[in-house]
Amino acid sequence: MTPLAVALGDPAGIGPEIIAKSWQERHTADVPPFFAVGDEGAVRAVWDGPVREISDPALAADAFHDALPILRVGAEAGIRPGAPDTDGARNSLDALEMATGLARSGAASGLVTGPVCKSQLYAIGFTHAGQTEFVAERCGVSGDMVAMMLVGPSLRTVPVTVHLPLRDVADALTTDLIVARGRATARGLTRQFGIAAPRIAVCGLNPHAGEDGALGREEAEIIVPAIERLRDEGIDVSGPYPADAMFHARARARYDAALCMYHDQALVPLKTLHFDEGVNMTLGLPIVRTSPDHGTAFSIAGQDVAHPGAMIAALKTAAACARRIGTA
Ligand SMILES: NC(=O)C1=CN([C@@H]2O[C@H](COP(=O)(O)OP(=O)(O)OC[C@H]3O[C@@H](n4cnc5c(N)ncnc54)[C@H](O)[C@@H]3O)[C@@H](O)[C@H]2O)C=CC1
Ligand SMILES: NCC(=O)COP(=O)(O)O
Repeated sequence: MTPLAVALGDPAGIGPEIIAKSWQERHTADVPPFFAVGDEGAVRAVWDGPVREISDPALAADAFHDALPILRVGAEAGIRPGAPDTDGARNSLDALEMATGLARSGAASGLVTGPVCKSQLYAIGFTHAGQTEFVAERCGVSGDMVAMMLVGPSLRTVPVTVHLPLRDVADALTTDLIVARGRATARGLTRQFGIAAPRIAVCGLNPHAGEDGALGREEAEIIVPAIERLRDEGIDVSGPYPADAMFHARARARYDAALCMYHDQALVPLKTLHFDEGVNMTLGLPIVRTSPDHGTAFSIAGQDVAHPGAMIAALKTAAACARRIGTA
């Protein structure tokens, strides 16, 4: 298959290490071919395995057999694992831009992104909430039309609102936004996962899904109308359910994805069940984009203790989806 492009993420985080470890496990974990995009120095600072700089993505497939191929983007002097700075944030953004372009052009079969530091990106003027919205814009898709899906072996969740303060969540929830995320979720489950008639279960926002209005009106006024509209479009949607009873094993067996109202409602169950194999993927794009579910983990960077499982799962999920949608 055409290799995947993997943006290194923040050079001071654990991205370079887990990407190198994923290459190391390419045979034992059946990792698909990929090349890294970013600063070679960030990998060399934490790993003494073979690295090969490539000048063209077309050289990646051959190079992958005996070395970690890297398409160099920028060069940061004196990378210190665990010590992020704005130069590193710029480098992570340049690598993301390059890797996104390669996936869009077809030079890579899909995009996998290493973890970035959002506060450092905001400090250099990054105006998107995260990589999801940045990649969507580069693909010409509005941020509201894509969905962030967290994927693990026994659970998929989609947050309707994502990176905003909890106190702003209720105001940001609209019927239109829930419908847009629900549509992107249903289409993504069919297109990228091959589920012909996906079942979507919708969480309430409030305790006990509002207790008939006594504990909040968002269910009746915003969420139920969204469910009705999605049903009218022929999508198999149920709920709203009390979120506290949505994630035990019997409940999980009843749906293909849970549509959650805010970030932690979606990410806490996923990371609790599947931290070392959790994948964050963006649905609704013309390209495949995945990422490990975790962040930069600066406090352990450079110590050779970072677990590569979620990055390996992100690579394998991206390859499987690329085969399904025909970009492989
Ligand atoms: N996809 C992305 O680019 C993401 C980026 N972030 C960014 O990462 C930064 C740190 O965020 P946190 O909330 O602290 O989350 P984090 O995931 O970086 O760390 C949370 C805890 O998990 C541990 N951990 C994370 N990944 C690990 C791995 N592969 N192996 C072993 N232990 C691991 C860390 O050491 C820490 O104890 C923030 O700037 C945030 O914006 C956070 C989540 C996703
Ligand atoms: N908590 C998930 C996360 O931060 C991932 O965001 P993104 O950068 O992939 O949009």
